Amino acid sequence: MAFDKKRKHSGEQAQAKRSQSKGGPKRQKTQNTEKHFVPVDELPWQTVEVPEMFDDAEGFYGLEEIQGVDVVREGDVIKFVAAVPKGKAGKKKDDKKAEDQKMEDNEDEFEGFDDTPEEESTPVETKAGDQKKEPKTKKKDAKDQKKEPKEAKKDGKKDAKKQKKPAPQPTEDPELESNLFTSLDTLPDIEPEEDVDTSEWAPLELSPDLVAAIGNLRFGKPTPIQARAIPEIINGHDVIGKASTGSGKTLAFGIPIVEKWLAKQAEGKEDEKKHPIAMILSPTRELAHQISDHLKKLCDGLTESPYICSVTGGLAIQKQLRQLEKADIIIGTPGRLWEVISTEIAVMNSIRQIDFLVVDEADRLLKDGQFKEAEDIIKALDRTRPGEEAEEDSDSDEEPTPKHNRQTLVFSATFNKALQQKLAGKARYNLMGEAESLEHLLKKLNFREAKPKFIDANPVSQMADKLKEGLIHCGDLEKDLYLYAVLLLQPTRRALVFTNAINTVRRLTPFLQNLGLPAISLHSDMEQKARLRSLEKFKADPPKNANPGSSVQAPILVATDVAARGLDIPNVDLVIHYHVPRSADDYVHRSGRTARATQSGVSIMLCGPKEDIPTQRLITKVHASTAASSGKPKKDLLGVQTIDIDRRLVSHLKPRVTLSKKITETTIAKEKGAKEDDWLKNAAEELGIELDEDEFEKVGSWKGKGSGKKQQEKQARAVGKQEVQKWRWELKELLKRRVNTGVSEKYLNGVDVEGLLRGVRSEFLGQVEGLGL
Ligand SMILES: Nc1ncnc2c1ncn2[C@@H]1O[C@H](COP(=O)(O)OP(=O)(O)OP(=O)(O)O)[C@@H](O)[C@H]1O
Repeated sequence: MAFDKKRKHSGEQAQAKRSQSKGGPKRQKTQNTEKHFVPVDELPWQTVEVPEMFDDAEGFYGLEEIQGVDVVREGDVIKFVAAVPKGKAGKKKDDKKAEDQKMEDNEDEFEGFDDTPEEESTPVETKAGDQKKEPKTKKKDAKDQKKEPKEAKKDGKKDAKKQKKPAPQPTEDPELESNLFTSLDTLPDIEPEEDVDTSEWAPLELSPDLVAAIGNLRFGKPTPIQARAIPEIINGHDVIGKASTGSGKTLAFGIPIVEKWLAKQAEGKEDEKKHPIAMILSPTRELAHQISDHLKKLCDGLTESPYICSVTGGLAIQKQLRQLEKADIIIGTPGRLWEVISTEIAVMNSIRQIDFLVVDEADRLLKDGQFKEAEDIIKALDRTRPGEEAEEDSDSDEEPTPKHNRQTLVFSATFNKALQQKLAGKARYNLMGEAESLEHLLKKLNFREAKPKFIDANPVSQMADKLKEGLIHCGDLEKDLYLYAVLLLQPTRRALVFTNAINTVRRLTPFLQNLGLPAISLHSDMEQKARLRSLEKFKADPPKNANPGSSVQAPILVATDVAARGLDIPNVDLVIHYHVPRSADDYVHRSGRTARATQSGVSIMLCGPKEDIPTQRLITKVHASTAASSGKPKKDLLGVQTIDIDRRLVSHLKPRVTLSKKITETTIAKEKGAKEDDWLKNAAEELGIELDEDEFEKVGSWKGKGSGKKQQEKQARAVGKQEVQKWRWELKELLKRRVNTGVSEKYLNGVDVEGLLRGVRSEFLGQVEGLGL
């Protein structure tokens, strides 16, 4: 019986393995890795750590993992077989080594966030022939592993009954021993996962290896956009794909790219000079890393797999260049990609030979600051020789004559008027029809075909099928209160709160934290490392609560629209729009962070009186086509339910919210004040001026716009430390106290939140049956 607790490699590990087999830098030290019996205390347990990029995060709650250990029963004795170097001490001694190894393994995969050049490592090349051998063994092993669970299930059931508790062996961690080994016979039988039936992929005529890899992801059938886009791409067409959020667009272009790569490998062209097969442009760094991870996961199940690399800001340029040199699939943000490839002729020449150019989230990418760089990249791809300009002028109205052989694939959930205006380079109110906008897209992207295939998998609604939408009307100054109420009453729902401003994220996060909720920030003004760490924290499961009676609150991410596009975070159940989104498209993308793939989710907008009209417009626009197809009047807020809040209960929460707001605002004002003081002092120093206290007070004070806020901040700064401490104490006491709902007596925090939720959830939120709240 094979005991492999963590059955799959993480993307990074697998990628590291792959790149090694493909002649990447040598990362594994030669050791005696033959399998042999290993005493239980020498098993190579590894602490599960957050990836290297989050090195100052706190790890995954002390969890440990082990891989590649076979459990062998000899009579009544259980033995463990593993490839641990003979004579090595137990896990603790191995930890350091494992860490070193991990660092080496990760060396090529994630390479730090600063751009300072690092010492060059000496790559050790292996022959192409070697590359092929290794994966074959891997496949065989994988097959064997697949078979094993079935046999194990048959034999294991018999054995489990007979099996006696193995003689306890000394371990360094008694808890581990008692939990995992001494009680083997008390463990429930683990049913091996059934193989997924992939027959519904057959019409797409993918190679068996790729279908098996898709099966490993447990995707039984293609999503509608995959079913329609994949054959067109495989048949060599340019494709513009539109499908609702969370509907699998990444694999709609990812699968054909990998399929083509496999076909090229099969043709045996590995002797030819290597060049990448695809370049994927993404609007945000997080999305680029996510696409890369998604494709790596797909490729994990392949015999041979392409080298995938992401090129985004915040990573070391020199190392990215080295990665680009061996990349098969490149995923990047336009700014950094342009920065890297525009300076390296060799890399540029190699990228010119790509078979696929993918523009993901095209409507977002082709606007704002990114548009120019995306255009530069596309133009550079079409130059025939280094330094030679492309013949066609992309701004001219004449049809471009493509000189390339690549397919262009463009995907998004929304192709909106803003994109049309942008592509047209026209004034704001000079809108165009769909046909014209596609023509412009065609011109800019220099499609290979005169008419790329336009596939709209969801022509009626842009919203995910299982998304429920709600609306809460409240006063402008009551948003914090209602936000708290909704979050408090949905403690098990992983929630994403969207705001329109970075400052609101900065304020809401501590505001919710003061109220005991696990809020995390994400906005574009944060360092890249902190951004990734926030996402990682948000993705992590909530810690097991030591106190069984109390509620475990799922994490809450408070973010700007930097998190609105493309991010595929598992199990986000609730999206709250603290500010009404600026556009219908933003609403679609924000709401699309929940109800992804086969899951359901809820999106709730908090709407102040001033936002009423824009909100109605926005919803009408989003649901216009649904309204048209159902024959109902447009003015109905179709599909969006108004949530009637029981104001009696909300009023009970008010004192806590008021205190938390005061604490937060005072703290922020003090921090801001300290920074401003520093700035003023520095400026005065620079100018050689000496400011006395009175002058210091006067500087920066004015009577114009914003002076009221300034005054408030000034007052907040004047609040003493002791006063703030008093508020904190009062809040703590309030948080301990029960809240009478006015309907029946229930607890609202610490003591019995879940009981409360079972009892009054629908009363509290009024008529919201359709939302499942
Ligand atoms: N055939 C499939 N069956 C089931 N799940 C799938 C399938 N293909 C992809 N998925 C899963 O669906 C989720 C959403 O996929 P993806 O991120 O590609 O969506 P998307 O359409 O690009 O969304 P967005 O518009 O928000 O970017 C992912 O978790 C992915 O693993």
